Amino acid sequence: MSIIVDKINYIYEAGTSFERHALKDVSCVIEKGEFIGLIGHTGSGKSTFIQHLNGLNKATSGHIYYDGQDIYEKGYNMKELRSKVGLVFQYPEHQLFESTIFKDVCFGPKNQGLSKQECELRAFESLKLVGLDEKFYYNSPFDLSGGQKRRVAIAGVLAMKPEVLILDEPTAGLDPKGRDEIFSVLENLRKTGITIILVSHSMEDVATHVDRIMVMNDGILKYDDTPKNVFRHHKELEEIGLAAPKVTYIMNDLKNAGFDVDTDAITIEEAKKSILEIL
Ligand SMILES: Nc1ncnc2c1ncn2[C@@H]1O[C@H](COP(=O)(O)OP(=O)(O)OP(=O)(O)O)[C@@H](O)[C@H]1O
Repeated sequence: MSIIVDKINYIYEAGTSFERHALKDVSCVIEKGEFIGLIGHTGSGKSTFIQHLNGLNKATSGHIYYDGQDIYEKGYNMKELRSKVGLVFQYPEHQLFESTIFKDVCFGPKNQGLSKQECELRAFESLKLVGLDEKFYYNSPFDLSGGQKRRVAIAGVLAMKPEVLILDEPTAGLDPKGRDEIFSVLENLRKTGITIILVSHSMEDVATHVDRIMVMNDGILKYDDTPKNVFRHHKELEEIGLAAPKVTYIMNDLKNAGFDVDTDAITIEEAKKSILEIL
């Protein structure tokens, strides 16, 4: 699996007084198994960008290649692309509607025309992947906690066996327990080799999990690098209303105060190790 995004632009309401240039010459390459955090403040273009990756939006100009094939070429199978690139929308629990959790997770594969047996097998596999206890499978999804509902919604997308899983703000509105549940699911999923793109407002949330951070600002892909390399730009990030993890600031303050600490530390563990080394 690979996705090549080549200089895409997207303009909402082109030619009207509401025209909005939401993506500006965005280019990147996404490879199998990557765990990417897509960060930016409200209105920076994150949702618009991810909706291009599974063909929900068509770029005004530029190209996207999935496994080397131009998805805008005449005759390209968009339906298949949508099953390969699974999208978990914001507040996905609003789309749970079946009477039981199990039926809800079966809905996607059923829609793909798979046999009842295959749908049920996939539902079991994906509910297992998101770590939901079997005792809940035949309960109503509405009896679950916020974190559990989100996990069911993620299982619903996983049941379609996507190669890429995109999650738009999957922890929004959850309490810390629910947030930890989601990150532990994502950590388990990454071991399966699936490519994960996590959209978030919060550097703190993604910093310790992802391998790569893409920062969007006003429709431009401003940074696309490892978390450490991105956080080296913490001053520029602040200028666009974002912040590096708190640890980055603490380590920089210590450095400025004359201590020889690792200013690239982005987890509490790395910071502790670096501080202990100088004591
Ligand atoms: N349907 C639409 N019609 C017109 N403009 C839109 C539409 N959807 C988004 N926009 C505009 O395009 C820009 C990018 O929006 P987008 O939703 O992609 O940003 P975002 O980073 O996902 O924001 P959020 O974090 O709030 O979801 C914004 O200026 C937004 O107002």
